[in-house]
Amino acid sequence: MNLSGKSVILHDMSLRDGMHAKRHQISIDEMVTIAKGLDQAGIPLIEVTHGDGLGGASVNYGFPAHSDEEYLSAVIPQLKQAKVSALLIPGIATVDHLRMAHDLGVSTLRVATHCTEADVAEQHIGLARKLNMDTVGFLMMAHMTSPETILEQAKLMVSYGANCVYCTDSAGYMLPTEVSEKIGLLRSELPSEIEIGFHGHHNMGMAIANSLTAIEAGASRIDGSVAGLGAGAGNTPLEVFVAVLERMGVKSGVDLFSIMDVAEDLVVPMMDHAIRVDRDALTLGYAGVYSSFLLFAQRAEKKYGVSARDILVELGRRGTVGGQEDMIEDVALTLSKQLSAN
Ligand SMILES: C[C@H](O)CC(=O)C(=O)O
Ligand SMILES: [Mn+2]
Repeated sequence: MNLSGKSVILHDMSLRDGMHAKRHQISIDEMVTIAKGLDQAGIPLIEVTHGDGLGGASVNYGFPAHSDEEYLSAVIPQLKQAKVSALLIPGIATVDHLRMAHDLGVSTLRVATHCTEADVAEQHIGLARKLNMDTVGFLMMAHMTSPETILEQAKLMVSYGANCVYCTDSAGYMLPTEVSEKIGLLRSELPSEIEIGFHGHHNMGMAIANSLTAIEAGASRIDGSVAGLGAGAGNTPLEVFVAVLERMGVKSGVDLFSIMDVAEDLVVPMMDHAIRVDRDALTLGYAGVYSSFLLFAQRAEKKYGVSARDILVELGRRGTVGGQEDMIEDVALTLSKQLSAN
């Protein structure tokens, strides 16, 4: 693969996707310290909110240590060059959340929907565009549908006003051929001024390879997390990715040793558990399950005495998607009844 001479925008997920791995309990102090470290290292874009985006604080998704307003207003004024993005899932967040984020200085809004439900994003994408924000459509669980459907859904997001569309491997299920087909089709069919992004999870150990493949196929924005802090086995580990990009001659503008230090000195010490491809995280990828279901399944394992792996396999078989967190207990209860009947 020859990527020499290409440029890429790296988008940090540690303080948003990483919230899943921390049960949304990152302190303000940790947020600000890590964000400042990322800023100094040259990361151009940092996402900050509850793991499930603006307005995620709820019984279904989990209550965070602080509100989105508190995190955003603590982080944004401290940054010298980096801009801040917020994720928004229509139905969880309202237009009032969007306006609040914009008023606090969020410059990029990423409107996330299931990969076949882009039509629910019209209002939020339209408003973000009207507010002159960098407006991104984020198609989640993209392994669950064909390249043609991803393209059709991306076109809808572009028609609402998105200037960038993401193919999101929420389950860490994809292999490079699939990434290449999906990103390649988006790149060849969408207008050249529309950027393409890729968001990977490392559940099958493929996040670096998939992110490189995405660049080769035409993506210009790549998401990742320092030390991989993110749901499941985490996101594309940024310090590793920066080193690989440097070896391949791809420009990211990020200083390798500084980002390594952020990973090692700031992020690893605040992890609640090692973010790695362990048995349960691997099952997410293998079975095609939404990465943020991991800790829910592990809690259900403790409560119902059914293995998290069995729960995740069944969730994959049923084709569950983000927003169906309530199904996790339901599946655990069913499996535990089956166990005691045998
Ligand atoms: C709300 C999800 O965590 C968004 C995301 O990061 C993904 O689908 O992956
Ligand atoms: Mn994610």
